[in-house]
Amino acid sequence: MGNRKKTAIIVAGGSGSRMQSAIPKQFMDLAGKPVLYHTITAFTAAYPDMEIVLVLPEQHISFANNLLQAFDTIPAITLVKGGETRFHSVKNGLQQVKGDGVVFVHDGVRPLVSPALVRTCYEAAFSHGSAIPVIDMKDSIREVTGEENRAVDRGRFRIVQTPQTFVSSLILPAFEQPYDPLFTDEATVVEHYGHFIHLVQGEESNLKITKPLDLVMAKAFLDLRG
Ligand SMILES: Nc1ccn([C@@H]2O[C@H](COP(=O)(O)OP(=O)(O)OP(=O)(O)O)[C@@H](O)[C@H]2O)c(=O)n1
Ligand SMILES: C[C@](O)(CO)[C@H](O)COP(=O)(O)O
Repeated sequence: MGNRKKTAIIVAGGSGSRMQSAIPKQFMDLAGKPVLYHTITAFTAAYPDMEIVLVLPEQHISFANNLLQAFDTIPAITLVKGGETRFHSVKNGLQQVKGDGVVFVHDGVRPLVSPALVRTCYEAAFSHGSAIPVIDMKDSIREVTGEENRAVDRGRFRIVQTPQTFVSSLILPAFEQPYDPLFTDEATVVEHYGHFIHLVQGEESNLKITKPLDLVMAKAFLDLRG
């Protein structure tokens, strides 16, 4: 597989309102290290030449010092301030991407992503232009419309994860489009720009720390992994 320039944009510019914690969840302790330490380490472990762009809330840029102290060898990280929505945070991060290469956009609060999944996404994006990890649904689902609801076939749906990975020539122009509230991830932006989205198998363990129970589950997973 070719060796293109690789940039991981780790988006951690949110406030974590659903976590209801004193400090944003991306800086909280997970098995003795900040959540973001685990996330960044997965990317540098996947590829030592990975460039890291870390998007942080403007009012919490100072937390970066604590974060960097968690590393034995501090990786080269470019810090960027976050925007009003995830889309705007990603757009700020993309300004650091120069020239051709592969761009990963990953939620800072998905610290359990494996280096193997990062490599799978790189190789698939290299071949197909994009790579979006997805997993099957385990629960039954219903579509609710006002007072009505009906069962739908869960086999037709997938749960979408990150890292959402693209060749730079695809994601950079897509993010020049005006913001639309339906842009909940990068795949929606690139699809709206007119490109097919290539799916790859994600990981059950690649959970997004959104609510307090997610942090408990992430810790249990790391304890099991040892
Ligand atoms: N303006 C924003 C909003 C979100 N994010 C990032 O996007 C990822 C996924 O978002 P989410 O889990 O919703 O995080 P928050 O927006 O922080 O949480 P909440 O919605 O509960 O406030 C997180 O790593 C978050 O920091 C971001 O970089 N910039
Ligand atoms: C990008 C994402 O993690 C894919 O599942 C998700 O869309 C982020 O959603 P959030 O509401 O911003 O947490």
